[in-house]
Amino acid sequence: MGRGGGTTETATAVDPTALMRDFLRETGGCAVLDGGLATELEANGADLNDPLWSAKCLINSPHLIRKVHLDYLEAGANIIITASYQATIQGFESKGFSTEESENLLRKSVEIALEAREIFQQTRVSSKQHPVLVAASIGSYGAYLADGSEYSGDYGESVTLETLKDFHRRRVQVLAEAGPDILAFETTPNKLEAQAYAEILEEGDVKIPAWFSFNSKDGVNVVSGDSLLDCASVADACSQVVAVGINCTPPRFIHGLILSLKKVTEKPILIYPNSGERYDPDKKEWVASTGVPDGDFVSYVSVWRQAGAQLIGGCCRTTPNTIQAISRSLNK
Ligand SMILES: C[S+](C)CC[C@H](N)C(=O)O
Ligand SMILES: N[C@@H](CCS)C(=O)O
Ligand SMILES: [Zn+2]
Repeated sequence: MGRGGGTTETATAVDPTALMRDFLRETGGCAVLDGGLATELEANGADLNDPLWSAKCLINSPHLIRKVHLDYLEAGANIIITASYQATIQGFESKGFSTEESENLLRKSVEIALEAREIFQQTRVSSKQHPVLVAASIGSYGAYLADGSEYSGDYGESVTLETLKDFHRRRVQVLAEAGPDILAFETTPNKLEAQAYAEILEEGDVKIPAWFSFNSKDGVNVVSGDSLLDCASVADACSQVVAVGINCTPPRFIHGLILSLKKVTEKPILIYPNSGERYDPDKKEWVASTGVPDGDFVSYVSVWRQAGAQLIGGCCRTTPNTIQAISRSLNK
């Protein structure tokens, strides 16, 4: 797998927890995740005002995706998350791609991240060990809807557990087989979707581990209003899930949410908050006024670490500067 220090490949095949356990041992107990991918693509000139959002760059500008992955690796990230958050077979098909072409675009998201890791490891001058995992992003059904409903988690009554399983199953399979180390089910807005993910993993066709990460806008529940404790319990009960956490949530809520997670799981906790700004789904823009500057964001890091988070990074509107500051604050 070329993670740059791992000895765990054989163990991982039989024990899903081995990958995360050995990775965290190699990183000294705490690892650095990357920052916002889509928003950093925008900072590099990409126009994401499209139903595919960041997945549009898989079609038009894969070089930008590779650049942003490399920028995060240079900033100190131990985990890079692929550009597949809003990449779905259904979304690509509605743009006129065939099923085969759509599946190839999913694979491409993983290939770009693997390539970035390869470049980083070959050109790295420091001899200090720096393990790197590639996590394949799986955004929610709400992300595919492209109306910001991953921040409401309200899909209406016609969307059932089976709808969500049927929506995600093939996508998850294709991404898992493209060679990432782990699947990142992220910005998960409700319990039903977490159950769908767990049931897909339990069907047995997906051979790699996963993390489940939820988002909150009140610091107590996930965005739909479902109990975070219930959602995290679904993750905890699924043996393929090797870390549970919170992403794309304002930094000020994170400490309390870590304490809640610890009530229901002993699995490693990951947190990668956004900048604290609000997303306007109609304009596909961030409302800037309430944002937390990089410096303030990073001042929370030691508190999150002390509270028990073992994987710390950033989500939307965080940058390589944020990640470098997180990395320094964790003495990397
Ligand atoms: C995490 S949100 C900012 C992703 C974008 C959203 N699904 C949209 O398409 O507007
Ligand atoms: N991994 C995605 C998450 C969006 S909430 C990104 O950083 O663009
Ligand atoms: Zn985000």
